[in-house]
Amino acid sequence: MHQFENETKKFLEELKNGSSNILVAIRVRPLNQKERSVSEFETIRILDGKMIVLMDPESEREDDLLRKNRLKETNFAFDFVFDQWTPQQKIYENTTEFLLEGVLEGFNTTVFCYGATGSGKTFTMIGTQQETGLMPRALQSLFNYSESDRFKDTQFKVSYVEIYNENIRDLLTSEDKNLEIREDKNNGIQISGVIEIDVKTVNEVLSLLKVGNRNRSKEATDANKESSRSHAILQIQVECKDKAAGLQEQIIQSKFSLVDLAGSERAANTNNRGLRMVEGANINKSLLVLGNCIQSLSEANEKGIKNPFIPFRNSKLTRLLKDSLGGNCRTVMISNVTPSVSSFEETYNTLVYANRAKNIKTVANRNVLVAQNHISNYALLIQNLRQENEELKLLIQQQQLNSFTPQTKLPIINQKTTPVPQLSLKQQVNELETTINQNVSDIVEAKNKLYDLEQQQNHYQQNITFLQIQKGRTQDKFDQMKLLEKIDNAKTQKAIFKQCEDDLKQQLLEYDIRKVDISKQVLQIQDTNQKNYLQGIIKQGELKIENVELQIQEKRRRYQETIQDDQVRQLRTQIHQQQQAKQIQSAKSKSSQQNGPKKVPSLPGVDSPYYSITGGQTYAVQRHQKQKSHLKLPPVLQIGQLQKSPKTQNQSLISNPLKYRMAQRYTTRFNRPPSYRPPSSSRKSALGKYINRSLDLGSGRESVNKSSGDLQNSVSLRKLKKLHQNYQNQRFERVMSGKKNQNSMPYFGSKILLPGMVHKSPYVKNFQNNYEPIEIKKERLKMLNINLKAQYGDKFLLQN
Ligand SMILES: Nc1ncnc2c1ncn2[C@@H]1O[C@H](COP(=O)(O)OP(=O)(O)OP(=O)(O)O)[C@@H](O)[C@H]1O
Repeated sequence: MHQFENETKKFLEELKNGSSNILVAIRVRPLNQKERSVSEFETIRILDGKMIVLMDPESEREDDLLRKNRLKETNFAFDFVFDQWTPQQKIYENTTEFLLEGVLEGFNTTVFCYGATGSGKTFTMIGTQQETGLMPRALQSLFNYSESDRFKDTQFKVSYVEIYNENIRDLLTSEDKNLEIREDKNNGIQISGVIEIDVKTVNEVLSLLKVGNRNRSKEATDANKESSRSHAILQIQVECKDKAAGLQEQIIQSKFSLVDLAGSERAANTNNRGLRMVEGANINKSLLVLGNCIQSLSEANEKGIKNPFIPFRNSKLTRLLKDSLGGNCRTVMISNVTPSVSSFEETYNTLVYANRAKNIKTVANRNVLVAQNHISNYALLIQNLRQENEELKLLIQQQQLNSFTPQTKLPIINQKTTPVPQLSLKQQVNELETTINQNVSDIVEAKNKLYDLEQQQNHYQQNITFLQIQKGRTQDKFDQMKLLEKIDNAKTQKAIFKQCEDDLKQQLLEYDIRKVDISKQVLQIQDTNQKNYLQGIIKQGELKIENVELQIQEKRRRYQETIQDDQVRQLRTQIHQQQQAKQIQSAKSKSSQQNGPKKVPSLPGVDSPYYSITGGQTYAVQRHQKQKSHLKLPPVLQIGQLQKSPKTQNQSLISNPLKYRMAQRYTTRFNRPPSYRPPSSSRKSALGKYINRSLDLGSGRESVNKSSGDLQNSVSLRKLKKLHQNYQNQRFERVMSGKKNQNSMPYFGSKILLPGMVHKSPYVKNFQNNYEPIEIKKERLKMLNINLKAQYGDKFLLQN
């Protein structure tokens, strides 16, 4: 715990210094009345205020292909995880308060809430009358700070806008006008035409917040009674003169943004139709782009890619948040989740996004303008002016002197031979050279990006095809709906990349036009040497572009090859599987056509029970007795054998009890049939060591101490397994091919199903051995016993 606190402190210090990743906090909201009435348990557990454990409520569903490989529990770690009972004040202190001083020191700061609809974003950002959220608390503190001597004369300008259906609307006016975004090198992202109101007191800004919230687009949906249908962005532009900076006066400018996003929602969950659905689609689209930006930024940070392509321009929201995510800004992301079972999917997605956002790094710099008009600089300024004044006076005097000399004396020829035109040619050539090179590198970059975009689209197309196949296979309506949703998402993603591709193609056209312009300008140059030089550079550029195109073609070809290879591999396995299935089918039909008892392969692991014949008496007969090396008992004489053998032979068999044993009545543990295996602790291996487990090879036994890893016999475990497998396969084939086994008796593992009996195992339901009925057999036994009695007395009587 102590270690955690230290780590957190260190992280917050780094964040304050502007060199750290985004702070990501999770807030879990309590279950509401409706959820409490249906939810059996909460899907979230929080450990140490840092770890969150998400439990899949449906991980047990075996029929669900999508969940087949999913873990029951997923763990995530974040900078802070706030539980259901965390008060607003604590959330404010841990996520926002410590950054406010930094805002007045010139650091751009953004706090935004992310999460599914109804997960508590607005509650966190705006709050209620009793429990005010981050926005009013932060504004209050900001004004309190500004009252200190250091930040006196701070000016605040407030703007409050919403992005609704991809349009930016001003919330501080009732006028319904769409605003545009402008990107400025010095001031970063700006909304042109937005109303910025100078505020002097906290009450003023709070009342503006109220006005804005009233104007905000809200509607009731199934998921939330008061669902925000737009992304709301409250921005405070701070300009302050820092008195602590000594003689040089510093003007500090910064932006403090508080963003309440609209909730991501599943059409299936909200039952939205018509306008609500269009809103939902737009909300989801911008959040999807936000997710893509987060993913790209996080990947770029992980892989150390410089100047990565981030699709900020694909939505208004991401354009506005560009600085907050990838630029000069300290950023806090609060992800809101609900622990209800019905929102499991949304909670999972939110946590995955939040987890990715942890990797994003921003570099926040102080935005300080040094004002050079302080009193200490006036002396220098005046001195410079004086010097300039003196120089000017001197110049005027000289001109007055010159005015007495005739103008014609001026060397006209000098004017003509001035190197100005030559210099301008050189400048022109230099300029053209830079433009040509710039254009070439722009084209190369665009071509590479185009290829990347094409790949992304291919990737999503493959995804779509895979999901469509899955959808075709599943019968479950719920699963189908989920798959459909995934397909839609993949299609939207693909469409976004397509849009980017089109934009880039348009830009490429512009580069081509520029190329033609440059060539024209080069042709107009009089100096042949310079012209040739520039034309050489153009040629070089064209070769470079050609080279890149060839590389891309090669990449494309290799990609196609891998796809084709994959397809061929898939086809091959499919054909192989079909052939195998056919073989099995034909073998089965062959064996079912045979007369006599149905042959069933031995089922490893199915421990067939003993079978009761009549009167509760139980028999068991052991097969392949001779081969069981470690059981030194003589083999059991089969009843079938007795019946088939002529009488004399039977007598000789029976007369040698050491060679053959008869099936015995199973009463105590001393006269159990040989199939009985003593407990492993008392069993010895061939090497005389006690063993824990043994591997039954069917023919003889090889024992391996699995738990200690010791090989008890001199055969390796792998070899034993292989032998066992081969043996099983042989048995299976023998049965399938209809070859009769030794006794023509169906067998299950090591036991034989006696005639007339039904197998009890669920694996071989309703299987009946239709051999001679037991009553007839009993009669024969009776007769046999009469004969035996006549010859040997009671000594070798057969029991039934
Ligand atoms: N931490 C919390 N404690 C108590 N109630 C909460 C909490 N979080 C959310 N709620 C309640 O849950 C409901 C939905 O919350 P809220 O409107 O903030 O969700 P939202 O994420 O903003 O949804 P949307 O995206 O649809 O606007 C509200 O009635 C709110 O009061």
